[in-house]
Amino acid sequence: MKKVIVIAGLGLIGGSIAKSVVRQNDHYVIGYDTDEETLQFALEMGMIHEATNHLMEVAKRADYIILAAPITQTINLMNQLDKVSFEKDVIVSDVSSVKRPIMEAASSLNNPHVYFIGGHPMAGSHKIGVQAAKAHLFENAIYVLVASEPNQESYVKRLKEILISTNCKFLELNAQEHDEMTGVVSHFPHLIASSLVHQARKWEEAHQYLPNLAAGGFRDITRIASSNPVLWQDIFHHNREKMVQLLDEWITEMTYLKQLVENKDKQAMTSYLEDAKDYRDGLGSMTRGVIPSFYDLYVDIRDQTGAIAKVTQLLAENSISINNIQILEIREGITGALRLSFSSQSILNNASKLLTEQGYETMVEK
Ligand SMILES: NC(=O)c1ccc[n+]([C@@H]2O[C@H](COP(=O)([O-])OP(=O)(O)OC[C@H]3O[C@@H](n4cnc5c(N)ncnc54)[C@H](O)[C@@H]3O)[C@@H](O)[C@H]2O)c1
Ligand SMILES: O=C(O)C(=O)C[C@]1(C(=O)O)C=C[C@@H](O)C=C1
Repeated sequence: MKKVIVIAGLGLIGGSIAKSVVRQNDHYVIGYDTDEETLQFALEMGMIHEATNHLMEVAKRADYIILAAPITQTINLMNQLDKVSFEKDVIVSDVSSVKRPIMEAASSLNNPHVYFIGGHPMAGSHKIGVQAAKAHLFENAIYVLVASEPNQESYVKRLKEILISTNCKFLELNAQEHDEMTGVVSHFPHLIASSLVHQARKWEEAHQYLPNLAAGGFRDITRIASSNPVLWQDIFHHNREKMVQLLDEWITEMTYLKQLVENKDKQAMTSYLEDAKDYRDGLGSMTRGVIPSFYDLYVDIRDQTGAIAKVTQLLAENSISINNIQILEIREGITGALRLSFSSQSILNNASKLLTEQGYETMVEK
């Protein structure tokens, strides 16, 4: 018997889950979305076997329901599902970036057939919608699971069985620790990225040429300011207590930084920067449990047509697989850099040797 998986919300995240779970022969995937074009696209691209405009009509057939709409809509869907007269047990999960409001909603579910387990894949993008969905989005990424009751092990295990096709790494947390950690390393940085963009926009009034000087650094740190504003206001709203706490801490930190600059204390400033660098450089290491570990190699390339393809082709021809690739600081006619992530040190060493032999300049982040 095929396992029937209903995915509600086929955007970036729901679409990416659909694309990976649909690859399993024993999965039958039904997609639900409020947007007709999204449903049609998902069906045409083979991301789902069946599309529906009515979640409650297909819910009774489901073994699993993954809610992948924005948080507020996910809570509404949970409450609607609670009223369905299910004839068999169903595992319901979500993908929301904030877990406390979801788990609070889960605690008031009364349906004896519904087993709710919170979920949050720690990977994404600033892109929106089904067209941005990728089967490999969650490869090697942490996928947080939050049990809603004690003794849910067998249901957690069953949920993992269908999500394993995403090639993620599971991590079980409680909602509070999840929201505190993601508040620090995911939500708050989005807030700050937007504030940096606002600051630059104000300064553009004085210097019209300013955007042309916004090179690698500004672009790196503000990429996430291009994320979906409606989705992110919902995330900030649902994790608002943490956001307020982090803003207070940030203001204190900025006051300290201002003093460092004003006091012209070179030694104190250098050690402030060194401490940050040491911590940042260590984030990729194996010992950091929550942050996915990768081995990064930087490769200098010329901004010429096909330059990136040449590097990836060379690696592919030598059976070296890349876990992630990022283009850094590419400017017209000038050298840029690629950040290639590999899954182990030995693969990185092989890639580095091969590329160096072919005349590329490579560097490993220490
Ligand atoms: N974007 C990220 O990087 C990221 C990463 C991890 C988790 N998340 C979480 O994933 C969820 C979805 O985010 P996304 O980035 O995929 O957004 P998205 O905008 O790409 O997709 C959301 C989809 O939900 C649909 N939708 C909206 N209301 C609906 C409803 N009531 N019923 C069914 N479908 C509905 C939309 O039409 C759209 O197709 C959010 O809860 C977010 O917190 C996002
Ligand atoms: O890569 C990005 O653009 C993301 O913002 C992804 C990101 C993150 O902050 O890391 C955003 C929200 C999530 O809930 C999980 C992942």
